[in-house]
Amino acid sequence: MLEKMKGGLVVSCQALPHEPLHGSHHMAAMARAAKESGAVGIRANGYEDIREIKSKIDLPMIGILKFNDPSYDAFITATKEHAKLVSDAGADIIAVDATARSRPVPFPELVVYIKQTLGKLVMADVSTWEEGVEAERVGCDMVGTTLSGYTEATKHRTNPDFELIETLVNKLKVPVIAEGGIRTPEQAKRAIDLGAFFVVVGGAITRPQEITARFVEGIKR
Ligand SMILES: CC(=O)N[C@H](C=O)[C@@H](O)[C@H](O)[C@H](O)COP(=O)(O)O
Repeated sequence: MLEKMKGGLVVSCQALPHEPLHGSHHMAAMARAAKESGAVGIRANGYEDIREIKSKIDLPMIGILKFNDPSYDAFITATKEHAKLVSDAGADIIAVDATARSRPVPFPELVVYIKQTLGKLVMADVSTWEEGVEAERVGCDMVGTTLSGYTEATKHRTNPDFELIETLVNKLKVPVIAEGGIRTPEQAKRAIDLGAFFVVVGGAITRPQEITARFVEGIKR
C-alpha cells in the first residue's frame, strides 16, 4: 500500500461541525473528486466520515479522531477508544498526536495498541524533529509534520515547515510525510524534492471558506 502512495498526493477531507461542508456526504464527494484527479490516499476525521468515504472510494485511508479534552493537550486520536473507532471505521493508517504534550495514555502504549491489537499502521503527527525521533524509536511507521505551528513551543513557526521536513528526512529511516499549510503545487513539489514520502493537502483543496478568503484578501491587496 505505501509503495503506491510514494511521491503522491493525499487529500485531507475534513470539515468540523462548525464548518459549512460538515457531513459525511460532502466529505465523500470531496474524496471522490480527489480520487478522480489522481490522489493516492485520503485523510479523514471521525467514524462517520471515514466509514462513508471508505465505503465509496477505494483509496488508502489515514484516519484520525479529533477531540479536545480539557484535561490534556493532545487532540488527534489520543486514546485507545478513539483509535479503535478509527480502525473500526476502516482506516488503514491511524494518525495520532505525537507531540510532547500532556496526554491520557503513555505514547508508546498507544502505538503498541494500534500496531499489535488493531493491526494498523501508525502515522505520528509531530511538531518538532525531536518528537519525530521519539516516534520512530517507539515504533511509528511514518512521521508527519502536521502539528508544526500548532503547539505552544512551535507557534512562532510558519508552515509549510520545509526546515522540519528536511531535518526529519535526514534523521529518520521511516517515511516522512509533509503535511500542514501546503497551499500550492509548487510547495507540494518542493516537499517531495526535499525527500517527503508523500504530501498531505487539506484546506487548500477541501475548505472552500479558506480558498475564498485568500481570493478576497488578494483582491483587497
Ligand atoms: C492542526 C490540525 O488540526 N490539522 C488537521 C489534521 O488532520 C487538519 O485540520 C488539517 O487540515 C490537515 O492537517 C491538513 O493541513 P492543511 O489543511 O493545512 O493542508
